[in-house]
Parts: sequence; C-alpha cells; structure tokens
Amino acid sequence: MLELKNISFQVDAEGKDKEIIRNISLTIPDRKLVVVTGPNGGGKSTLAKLIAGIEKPTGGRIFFNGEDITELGVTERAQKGIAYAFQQPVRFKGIRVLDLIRIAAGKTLSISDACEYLSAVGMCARDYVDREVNASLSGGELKRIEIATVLARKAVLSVFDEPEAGIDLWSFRNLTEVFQHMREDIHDSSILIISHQERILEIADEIIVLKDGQVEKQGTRSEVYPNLMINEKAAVCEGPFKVTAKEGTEC
Ligand SMILES: Nc1ncnc2c1ncn2[C@@H]1O[C@H](COP(=O)(O)OP(=O)(O)OP(=O)(O)O)[C@@H](O)[C@H]1O
Repeated sequence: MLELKNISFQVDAEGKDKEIIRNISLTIPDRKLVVVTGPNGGGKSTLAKLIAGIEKPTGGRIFFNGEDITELGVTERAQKGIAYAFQQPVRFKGIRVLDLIRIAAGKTLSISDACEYLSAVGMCARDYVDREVNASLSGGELKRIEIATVLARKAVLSVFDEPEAGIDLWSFRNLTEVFQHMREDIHDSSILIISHQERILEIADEIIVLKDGQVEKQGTRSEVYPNLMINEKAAVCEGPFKVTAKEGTEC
C-alpha cells in the first residue's frame, strides 16, 4: 500500500514560487487498479514522479507498505518494487530491446519469454528484440517497449503515465486488455495509471481526479465515473444539457 500524507511540491518558476502539488493526502491500496485523471496541467505527471522518486516533495511524507520512503531516490524505490513508465520514455543508445526487457525482469529471460511482453503491447516481437533503443524507434514504439519493460518487472506498484499517448487505436485496444489482465492477476500488487481515456477509466477500481494540484474527487469507479462523464460532457456542450437515467448525458 502506498500512502501520501500532506504532500506538497513547489518549484521556483522565473523567480516566483509555484505550487504544483498542494497538500495532497491519498492512498493506493493493495490489489487495486487506481486511475488518476483530470485536466491538463493539474499535476498528474508530477504526482507520478513524486511517487517514483524522480522529484522530491517539498512537504509531507510518502509511505510504502508502512516504510517512510520520502528520502529514497529512484533506484532505491525501484528496488522496493515501484516501477514507473514515463509519459515520454527515454532512449538508451547501445542497448537492445531484449537487453532492456531482461534488465527490467532482473533475470536472463529466453527470447521467447521476452517476446511475450512485446506481443502483449501489440508489437511483432521478433522484429524488435534486436533493435537498439535509440532514435530509430518511433515515439509509439518506444512507448510500447517501455510499457513492456514495466510488465516484465512484475512490480509491487506499477505506475503508468498516460500509456495511451502516441499509441495507435488498434494497439491501444490491446493495451487496455493488457491492463485488464494485470488487474485480474493482481495478487498483492497495485497499479496506478494516469489517463484521460474512458476505456481505462472504465476498468479502474478507484478514480482520483486531480485539478490545480489538489484532489478534487476520489472514490470507487461507480462513485466518481458517472459524474466525471457528466462534467466532461457539460464542458463540450455549448447549450444546456439534460441527463437521462438510461442514456447518460445528452446535449
Ligand atoms: N519543474 C517545473 N517548473 C515549473 N513548472 C512546472 C515544473 N514541472 C511541472 N510544472 C508545471 O506544473 C503543472 C503540472 O504539470 P504536470 O505535468 O504534472 O501536469 P499534468 O496534469 O500531468 O498535465 P498533462 O495532462 O498535460 O500531462 C503544469 O502547469 C506544468 O507546466
């Protein structure tokens, strides 16, 4: 279980203090798939980076299975079982896709085992295992490879920052199935996905809405999702809208 207690994150932006995360307290329980959503610039990626240890909070404490990990860096948190897939993954010149998946798994996987992770994210695995993780890969390919490495980690807490970004619709459909399988096979781990996608929100156990660096809403999918959809619809409807019990929201 991951617990954030009164977490704040402030940066110096052109000589002025800017508070990106404002006194957030939340829990990511074991055996749950939690989706963080909300408007652009609300602080979602920053929250993920604070959890992964890429950024350090300027206030508050972070606990992982009861242990205070606030002062631990990325590597130590990774060793404790926190895996993180960037919104914009980094490239590793000189390292093959196969090596990256083996490093993530922490063991010498056979080529066919490594290929399974690539196939899971919609890649024709044999075409990719020997490719270098360099600039020759497209953004979408790189993104899928990174998601495959997080799958290979089998982490205690897997954090995915906008896994849908840059991924074509067909592969995205596959990807939601991957998350669904991860959810079914969750045991003592948990999954945190930052996403704007309805298909991902629909498979969440819990949804957190982050806005202006604060938790605007938090609850089970059935508590949060219907209202979220109404608000989204209201934002795009020019005129008045009505809600019907059966059909959801109509403009
Ligand atoms: N190091 C930084 N210095 C200054 N401003 C920052 C820094 N990091 C993030 N921000 C700002 O903080 C806000 C939140 O950024 P963040 O990337 O966490 O948002 P987000 O909710 O993930 O957005 P999106 O949905 O667009 O990915 C944004 O306004 C961003 O420009």
